[in-house]
Amino acid sequence: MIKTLALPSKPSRLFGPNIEGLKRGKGYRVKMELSIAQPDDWHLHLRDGELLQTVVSHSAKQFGRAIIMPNLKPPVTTTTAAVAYYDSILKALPDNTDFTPLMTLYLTDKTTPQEIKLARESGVVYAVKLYPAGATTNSQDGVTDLFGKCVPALEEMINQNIPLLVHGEVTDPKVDIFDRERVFIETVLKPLIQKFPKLKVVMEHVTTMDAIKFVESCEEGSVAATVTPQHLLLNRNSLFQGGLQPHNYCLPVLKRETHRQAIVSAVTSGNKRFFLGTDSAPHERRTKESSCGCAGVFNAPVALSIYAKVFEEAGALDKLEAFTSFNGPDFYGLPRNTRKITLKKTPWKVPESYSYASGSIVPMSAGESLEWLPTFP
Ligand SMILES: NC(=O)N[C@@H](CC(=O)O)C(=O)O
Ligand SMILES: [Zn+2]
Ligand SMILES: [Zn+2]
Repeated sequence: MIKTLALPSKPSRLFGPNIEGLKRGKGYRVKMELSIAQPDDWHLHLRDGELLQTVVSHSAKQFGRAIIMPNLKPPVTTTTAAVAYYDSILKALPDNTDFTPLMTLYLTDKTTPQEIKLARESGVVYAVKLYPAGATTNSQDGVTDLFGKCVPALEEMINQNIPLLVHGEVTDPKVDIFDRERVFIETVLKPLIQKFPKLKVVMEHVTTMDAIKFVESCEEGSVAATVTPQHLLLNRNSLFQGGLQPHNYCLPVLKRETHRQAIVSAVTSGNKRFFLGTDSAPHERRTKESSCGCAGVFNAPVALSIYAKVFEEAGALDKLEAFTSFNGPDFYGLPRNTRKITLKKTPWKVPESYSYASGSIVPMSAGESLEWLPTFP
């Protein structure tokens, strides 16, 4: 719901003459507020140890639930490991936070149908993640034989109605890095869906018009996609603007402007196949600002402000809530959140970095001014 409060133009004591977030209209100053059902994050990296402790509150205070990625070192390949990780996330939460981590298993060539059954029985595992081996951060132990060794696990996922979440890029070094998503769709995803039409699939962090077209062509409720703030806001120029920009480097890598526009059109059209997945992926500053920098953008503190900005610029604020708060739970067959949050059109400055005992992390849009500040009842 968009609330536009029309206030008398005369400066009042209550709001003051230069109150942030007021727009001056014809004799009125207009304050914009957006009240939406609490969003969930359907693709999140929380890491472990000190990093988990540092980042978890940023997500936990804004989102009701989040799908937690399993690409730890070592990866979360068993239900036992997923339950232990779930417990450590709950322990790291600040007091009085109502946040539910939805755990995932890291698919390998060795994942057994029995492990999939255990995952379902655990009540804490909601999905299985496919990383093609070598495609992205901590994917070394990922899948090398999807259509062979993984078949029994995939069949059991269909039986148990557990979705497969996909990092959709081929790893063949001969394929240009900007084409890896498109080639993955042709050579892996299309055959996968043909072979297993009953498998629920989420194509994570889509970055190309090819991915948009593909997801739109699939059956609603069967194939969906998550979309990150960076792939909605930035194109590949942002990697090189005034010099190399390591904090905008993630995988799949940012694409050209025409792809960004296709993603914006898709999510702002109200299509239920697309939903919020930040892919917030913190890396210690030194490992990003390095001669061989890690892939991943830490966007948890700014994600909601950026999604709202993109929808506002597309004239589609009325479609924001479905994207942030309805389409995800509807796809996963989970109830929508009943709590509300408010986004206020108030300028706020993104911190330059977040420090912890042994390092710091630089967020997306560090040092910039954003609007649509999330506030909580
Ligand atoms: N997106 C990224 O660039 N990095 C993610 C992994 C992933 O989601 O592919 C990470 O874990 O750092
Ligand atoms: Zn990925
Ligand atoms: Zn990710």
